[in-house]
This record gives sequence, structure tokens and C-alpha cells, in this order.
Amino acid sequence: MTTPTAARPIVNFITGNANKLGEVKAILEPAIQVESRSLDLIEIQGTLEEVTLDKCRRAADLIGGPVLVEDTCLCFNALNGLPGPYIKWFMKSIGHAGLNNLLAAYEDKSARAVCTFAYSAGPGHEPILFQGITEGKIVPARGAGNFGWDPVFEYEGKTYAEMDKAEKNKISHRGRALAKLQEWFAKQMTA
Ligand SMILES: O=P(O)(O)OP(=O)(O)OP(=O)(O)OC[C@H]1O[C@@H](n2cnc3c(O)ncnc32)[C@H](O)[C@@H]1O
Ligand SMILES: [Mg+2]
Repeated sequence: MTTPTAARPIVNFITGNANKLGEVKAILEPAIQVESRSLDLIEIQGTLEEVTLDKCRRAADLIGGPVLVEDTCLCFNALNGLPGPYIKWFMKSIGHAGLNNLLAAYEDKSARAVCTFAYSAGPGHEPILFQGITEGKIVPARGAGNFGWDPVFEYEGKTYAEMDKAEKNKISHRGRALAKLQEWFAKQMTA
């Protein structure tokens, strides 16, 4: 594990989600080398920032070094931001059709996908947050994607699942958050 001052930064991305890891690698490499530990960390209840900060501190303590973590929220505007950080459990229990049904009583189907990365230089170091948001809407499932709620999140006429990976990464919540992270790492290198 190397700190961002090394010639080629290395991040240790702690996640239990192989699809996330695939996208993070596709976006950051080769400029930033991505290593990973597959850990499903405990997530507290709270705002997305609180959830991600806590997850990052836990990961840093567990690994004993620099870590990157990420938390993804899917927020329905008609529901004041819910399911938000609890989207994983909603997806597991009610699936794509259930997510659509949650909005059946509302005309407003708009939703925002929010990705929050947290980077910590190690135990005791306060994490830094990088957030990306993509505004879209919830639609009946379309597309062949096998990543979470990709088939029901539509952005400019296409669901995430109907886009190829490069297309999704260019406009996605994750791509936007990682653009900020890349900028921060680039600044560290020249500091
Ligand atoms: O170990 P971590 O990194 O926490 O991985 P996770 O799968 O538990 O992920 P989250 O806690 O962030 O929960 C987010 C949920 O949203 C799903 N998800 C995350 N990013 C997504 C994306 O870009 N497209 C579709 N679904 C996504 C993911 O599969 C989860 O069900
Ligand atoms: Mg999780």
C-alpha cells in the first residue's frame, strides 16, 4: 500500500461488491492502481455522509492502513430521499418491480443516484469525501444489466442497464465522484 505521494498512487478499495470494483478499476486504472479487499463492512443508520465516514473509519482500523470505501444511495424525490442508503435492503426484498410500485401513487418518478467515496490515509486520519450525483427517473426494468438497480434507473432516455460500461461510467454517479477523487490525487502528486 502506497500513499498518494508515490509515483503511481495505489488505493485499497474495500468493498463486498464485485460490480462496484469492476467500475472503479475501469475508471481509475491505469493512472491509479486499484487493489481490493472483499469485506462486507457493517453500515450504521444515518445520512449518506455519516454512513460512508463510519464505514471508512472501520475499514481503516481493520486494514491498519490507507483505504477507500464507497456507499451508494438511490433517492426517490417523491419519498423525500428514501430508500437512500437503505436501497440495498429494498432491492433485496422487493426487487425492480417493487421499487416501481413504491412510486405508483406519485406522478413524480424522479430519483437521484448518489455515490460517496471516502478515502482515509489510515487509522486516526479523518476521511475525505468525494461525491457524485446523477439525476434520473425510475422506470419498469429495461436492459440486460446484472448490477443492482441498473435496469430501473433511466438517464436521458436510457437505463443504466441499456448503456455499455464506458457510456455508464461517463455519466454515472460513480464516474462523477471518481472524477473528483482523480483531481484530488492529481493535486497530491504535484503538491
Ligand atoms: O461492500 P459495499 O461497497 O458496501 O457494497 P454493497 O453492495 O453493500 O453496496 P452499498 O452498501 O453501497 O449498497 C448499494 C446498493 O445499490 C446497488 N448499487 C450500487 N451501485 C450501483 C450501480 O451503479 N448500479 C446499480 N446498482 C448499484 C448495490 O448493489 C447495493 O444493492
Ligand atoms: Mg454495503
